[in-house]
Amino acid sequence: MALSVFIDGGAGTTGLEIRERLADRDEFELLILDEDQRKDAAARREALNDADVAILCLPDDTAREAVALIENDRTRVIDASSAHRVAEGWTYGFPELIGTDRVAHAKRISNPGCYPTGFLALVAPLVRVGLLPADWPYTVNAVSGYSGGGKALIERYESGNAPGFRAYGYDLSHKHLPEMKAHAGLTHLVLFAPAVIPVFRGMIVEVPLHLGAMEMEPHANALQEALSEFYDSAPVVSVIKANLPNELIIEPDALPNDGMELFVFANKGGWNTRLVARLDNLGKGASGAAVQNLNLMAGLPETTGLKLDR
Ligand SMILES: NC(=O)C1=CN([C@@H]2O[C@H](COP(=O)(O)OP(=O)(O)OC[C@H]3O[C@@H](n4cnc5c(N)ncnc54)[C@H](OP(=O)(O)O)[C@@H]3O)[C@@H](O)[C@H]2O)C=CC1
Ligand SMILES: CC(=O)N[C@@H](CCC(=O)OP(=O)(O)O)C(=O)O
Repeated sequence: MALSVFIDGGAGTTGLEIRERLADRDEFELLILDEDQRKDAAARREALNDADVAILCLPDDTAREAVALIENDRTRVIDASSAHRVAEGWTYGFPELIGTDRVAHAKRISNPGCYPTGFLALVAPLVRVGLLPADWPYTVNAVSGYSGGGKALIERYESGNAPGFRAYGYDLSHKHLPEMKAHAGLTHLVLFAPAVIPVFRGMIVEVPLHLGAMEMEPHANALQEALSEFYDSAPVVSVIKANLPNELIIEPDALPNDGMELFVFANKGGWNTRLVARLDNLGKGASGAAVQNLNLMAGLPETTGLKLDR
């Protein structure tokens, strides 16, 4: 029997892409609220309680409110917002890092943020095996397509006044910091320098490292080997080992379709490295990740229906 899925916030950027990915899937029956009901609390309460799985694609406060509207023990939740990413009782929906089984059996899943997806994919496995120190002061440089900021940022960029390059986060308190620290097992918050470029989708997340300054002095080759081994059987994450490019481009044709590519660039001696993740903020960074988790919850292969024609 098909699982019923309600996407709360289904008219937003992340929600629409999830709907698109699920449109031809007969394993799922989508519950959709009409335009005049989609913000109506009573209609949402009913849909949230009717659904086998509710996917929340909402602002943080509204996502918390949605969870409170669920009054039964059956409805399982995938929350795409940042409301529950370090919250007690929630499973962090990053199957490659926590194991597909934990996602498959979870009742409350919090989807990773798009930037943390790139950062954690690079750093968490290396800290875990002791190749990178947990107490290092990590820096994260990143650029994102403007759809990463949802409808409001899309409107700003598509109104004809798009800034060419927009660096932000200068209050040094971006909402993704606790999530990066917690799920990489770090001692300190990272220094995060995000920016937006005038393309719709896609992102590059980079962690530059002076390996030679670390007490344990890991070699860049060892980092690449460890990442490669870690993701060996992961169908969504690839470690690029051969023919490393000298430039990375963000445009639809160059993006891994709902997957994520990891690179370990190094200087000749292997003591300076730039760990880099390239992904689609709306693919593995949000909607694709939600569908990957939904597949696992439904007992299906995690990659079913992930490909999206752009
Ligand atoms: N965009 C991205 O790349 C990523 C987004 N996320 C997270 O996913 C969540 C959704 O983001 P995104 O899709 O970008 O945001 P959008 O702003 O594009 O969409 C949010 C949707 O929620 C709707 N909404 C707001 N308030 C209510 C309410 N009270 N009841 C019902 N619906 C409501 C909005 O309605 P209306 O259409 O009327 O404005 C809109 O359709 C956010 O928490 C975001 O942080 C996570 C990772 C990446
Ligand atoms: C470009 C842009 O504005 N990006 C968003 C993050 C998008 C995302 O990952 O959403 P979550 O916050 O739910 O994780 C930002 O920096 O706030």
